[in-house]
Amino acid sequence: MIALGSDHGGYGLKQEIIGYLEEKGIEYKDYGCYDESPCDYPVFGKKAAQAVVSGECEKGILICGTGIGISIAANKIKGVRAALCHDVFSAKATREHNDANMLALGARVVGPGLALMIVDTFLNTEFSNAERHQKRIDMLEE
Ligand SMILES: O=C(CO)[C@H](O)[C@H](O)COP(=O)(O)O
Repeated sequence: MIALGSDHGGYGLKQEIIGYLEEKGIEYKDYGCYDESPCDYPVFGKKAAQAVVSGECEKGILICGTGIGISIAANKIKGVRAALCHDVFSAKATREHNDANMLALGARVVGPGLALMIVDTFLNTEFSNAERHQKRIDMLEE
């Protein structure tokens, strides 16, 4: 189950991502927002982040205008490792090295084509399990 969260700036791209998830048969839960009315990204970043740390969802995707505010919000929740990625290399590396459990995207930064490639890479790349990376992740948790 993938947790989704966005503000109004990310709402449109979130609909594209929902289309991708449905096409791939990947289950998701949308924690809002639910239309393009102006709203506040900390609310939806927190809700989606809590769904990931509670175990209700295994990963999450966050979208606001830049991806920055909503990733900052999610990273306030202990256990969240939200990575803001606007290229495929970073999406792959953050799974392999950081075991990132949330991806953040800026809908005003990247178009839907690139965004969906980033989502696909993030969801299909496993953590490397390398000892050096695990040690550093443990340090983050402490
Ligand atoms: O990117 C964002 C936060 O990092 C927001 O989506 C952005 O700040 C919203 O701006 P506005 O209220 O002017 O639409």
